[in-house]
Amino acid sequence: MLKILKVTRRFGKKIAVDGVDIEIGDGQMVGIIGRSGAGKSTLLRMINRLIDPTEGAISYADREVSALRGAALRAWQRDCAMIFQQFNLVPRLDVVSNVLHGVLNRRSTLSTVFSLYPTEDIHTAIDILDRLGIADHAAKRVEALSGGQQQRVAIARALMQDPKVILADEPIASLDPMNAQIVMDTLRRIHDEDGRMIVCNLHTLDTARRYCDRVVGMRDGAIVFDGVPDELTTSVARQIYGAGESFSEASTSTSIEVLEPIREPVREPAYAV
Ligand SMILES: Nc1ncnc2c1ncn2[C@@H]1O[C@H](COP(=O)(O)OP(=O)(O)OP(=O)(O)O)[C@@H](O)[C@H]1O
Repeated sequence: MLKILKVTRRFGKKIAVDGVDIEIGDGQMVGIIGRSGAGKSTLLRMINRLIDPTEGAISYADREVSALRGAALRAWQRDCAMIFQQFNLVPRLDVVSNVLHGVLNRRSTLSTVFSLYPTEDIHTAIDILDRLGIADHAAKRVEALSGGQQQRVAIARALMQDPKVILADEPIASLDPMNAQIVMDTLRRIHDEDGRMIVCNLHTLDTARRYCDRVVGMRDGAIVFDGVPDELTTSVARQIYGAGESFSEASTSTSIEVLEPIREPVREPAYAV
């Protein structure tokens, strides 16, 4: 169980996250929605401890992660992997090396500087790439891949950490609808098959409804909605987005809904190869 207790984060006078109280059970897939600047990224970054709360506490499995330091903090950041909109990979390095970066802070500095990864880790990385349908690209430089493929490499790097929690900050915001679907299908499959908790910031309602069991709406740093996708009606969406009668769901759509479901395992669409 992840517990976020009265968490506030200020940047100077700006309150980015305002007294957020939320509990997320193990194995849930939660989507966080809200307009730009609502505080979604700040909340995720505090969970992973990329930044610290100004007030409040965050705990996981009854341990206060917001108080961890040193090796204990690094252990939490291994358990709580993060995926970003811009992938945060090393473009000139090959795919496998990028995935192996997921175990960087488990290995000695010397062995990582000289890329001395144990064979076991290399096999694990290839197996994960295979699971995500991109093992054929293992030896390529990351910069040669499409955005959707790069995001799957980032997911593979996260899985390399064998995390209990995966935090995804707008993972499909830079992708076209086809690649957005592949990436969201991948995250959902990881959730279903591995039972990992996934908390995903999304700027599109249709994606949150389609992929998440629970949707949390943020506005001005606070939680203004917390429910199942069916409760996320257009009028609720208007409140979350602070929009008037002219609010159109199409403006927050990725068009994933109109695509055919992709059968398992997730493979490349022909044009992206
Ligand atoms: N490092 C920072 N310094 C100053 N202000 C910040 C910083 N990070 C975030 N903010 C401010 O905090 C508020 C919340 O930002 P945040 O990025 O969490 O929102 P968001 O909902 O994730 O939006 P987006 O979808 O655009 O990323 C914004 O007003 C933002 O300008």
